[in-house]
Amino acid sequence: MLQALISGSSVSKLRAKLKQHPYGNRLSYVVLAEDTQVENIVHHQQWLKAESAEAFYRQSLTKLPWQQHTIKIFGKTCLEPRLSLWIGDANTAYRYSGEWRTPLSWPSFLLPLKFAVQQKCGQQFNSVLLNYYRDGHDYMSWHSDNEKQLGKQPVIASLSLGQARRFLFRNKSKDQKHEYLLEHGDLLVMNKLCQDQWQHSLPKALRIKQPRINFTFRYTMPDD
Ligand SMILES: O=C(O)CCC(=O)C(=O)O
Ligand SMILES: [Fe+2]
Repeated sequence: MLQALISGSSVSKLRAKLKQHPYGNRLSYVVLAEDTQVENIVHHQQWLKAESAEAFYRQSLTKLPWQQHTIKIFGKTCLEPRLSLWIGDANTAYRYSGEWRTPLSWPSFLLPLKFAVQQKCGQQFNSVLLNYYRDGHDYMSWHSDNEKQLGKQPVIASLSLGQARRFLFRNKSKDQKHEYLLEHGDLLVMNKLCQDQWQHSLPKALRIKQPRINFTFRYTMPDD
C-alpha cells in the first residue's frame, strides 16, 4: 500500500528521507520523495539552486512591506497567524475575508522569478500571494484555493524559501492524505484538478524558530 502511493521511489528511499525529517517518526501521513506526482500535485525539489534561493529569500525578507492582516472568523476579527502580501498586475485586486486587497506592483527583483515559474509551468501568472511564517507558531489552516476570481481549475505554483515546513494534503472525497516536506528552493505545482479534489494546510511546528517565506503564483481574473 505504502509502495503504491510512492510513485518513482522505493521504500528504502522513503525511510532515508524519514530519518532526515525534522519530525522524526511522528508522522501520520505518507511522505513523498524526489520529483513525485500524486494526482495533480508535482513537487520539484530544490528547483531553485541554493544561491538564487538565498538571494530571493534575503531580498523578500528585507525589501517587502509585509503586513499582518485581519480575518473574520465566525464574525470575530482576528489577526492572521502569519504576515502576507499581495503582488500583481494593476487589475488583480481580490476579495478576501470580506475586504478588497489591492496589489502591490511587481518589485523588479521578483520579475525574473515570475518568468522562470511561468516557463516551468507553461502558463502565465499575473499575481502572487506571499506568506511569511515568522516561526513555527505561524501556520495556514485547511483550505482550497477556489476563490471565484481564480477561475475554474486554476494552476497554482508554490515556491518555498527558508525554513523547511510540513505541507499537508487531504482528499475531499476519499480517505487519502499526503505530506510533503517543503524545503528551501522547492517548487510545488498544484495542477488543474488539485483545488477541486484536495485541501491543503501548513500546520504549526512549535519547535521551529526560523522563518519561512512562500510564494503562490496565480492567474487572477481581472477585477473590472
Ligand atoms: O505556505 C504555503 O506553502 C501555502 C500557502 C497557501 O496555501 C496559500 O497561500 O494559499
Ligand atoms: Fe493555498
